[in-house]
Amino acid sequence: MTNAIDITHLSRHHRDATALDDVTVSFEAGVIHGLLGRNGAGKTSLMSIASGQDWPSTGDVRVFGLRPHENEQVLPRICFVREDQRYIEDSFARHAFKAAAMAYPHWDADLAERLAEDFQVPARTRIKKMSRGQRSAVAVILGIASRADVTFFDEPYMGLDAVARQLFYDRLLQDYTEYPRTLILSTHLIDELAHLLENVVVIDRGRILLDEPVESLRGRAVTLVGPADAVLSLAGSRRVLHSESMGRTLRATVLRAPGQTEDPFEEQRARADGVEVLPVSLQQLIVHLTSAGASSSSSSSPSSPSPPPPTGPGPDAPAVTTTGPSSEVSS
Ligand SMILES: Nc1ncnc2c1ncn2[C@@H]1O[C@H](COP(=O)(O)OP(=O)(O)OP(=O)(O)O)[C@@H](O)[C@H]1O
Repeated sequence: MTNAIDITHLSRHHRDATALDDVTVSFEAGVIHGLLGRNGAGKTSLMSIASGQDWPSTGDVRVFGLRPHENEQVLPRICFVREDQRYIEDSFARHAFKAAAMAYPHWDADLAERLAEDFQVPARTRIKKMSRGQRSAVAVILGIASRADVTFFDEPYMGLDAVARQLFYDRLLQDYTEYPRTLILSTHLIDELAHLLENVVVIDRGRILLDEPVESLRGRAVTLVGPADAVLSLAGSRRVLHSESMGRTLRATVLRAPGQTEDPFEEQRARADGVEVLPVSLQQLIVHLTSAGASSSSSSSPSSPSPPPPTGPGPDAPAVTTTGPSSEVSS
């Protein structure tokens, strides 16, 4: 396993905020990573520093073993596109593409042209006069056609409509399959992107909350729905990330600790106890994990997720929501 990026004890302090707080994380080369987290979590700060566009307050960043800042050996291998991408004043898309051709050694001009047609980027409109979606299209084309060894997409696709976003996901995956490289994407539309991601790094208030292959993470989480006692018994020693009770029914999203073995008879036991075992989408999981992080004191263990008492309110009673523990970092 080769890492494209190694970040060690990285902090970034501003006068009024700590954007990154002692972050140590690596991004494996040749993998599509999702960098996920709530607003203000530190995603842009991390990408800006790893791409050499901002300086850390303390700590170290290496891209292919080299410090990226003002480093001509490594900067041409890094592309960082963001929603508020800056362009040369009064430029057209073709000027942005020409500049990219000079900056990125693997730039594919034909691909950029084809993508511009696919995304219907207007050739005769200055970028600053384009609609938000058209500007987003220019940014994602730069990100794909640069074919940089490490490409950061800091939500440039947020301006795209649903059809154009789908086109972006398809074209990116197609090109990545042909030209494997390291992609790091941040997004709040997690379920839309989930099928692309191989690894997720979750950042919360400047700290790494989780770093794990998507498949492993998905395999650790389930939602159990059924009679409260049976759900709690089935949850066993797993962490309850989130639970809601509706009358006597408890719905609990639970997470096995990394390395904790799966119960091969869970489905059978659940069926016998009248409990449904449902998959958890990546988005639900990240929402539960990061909203758990937001509630400082409410920590639920499987034995205390506020289930209704056996003589609890009727089926029309409002849902009770509890949130689980605050951090989950796996190796
Ligand atoms: N130049 C700056 N000056 C002061 N504070 C900053 C600066 N840049 C970032 N911050 C603060 O650092 C924290 C992390 O910001 P960052 O932009 O990295 O978050 P993010 O995860 O990208 O958020 P979003 O999803 O909303 O884009 C925020 O509290 C932000 O206000």
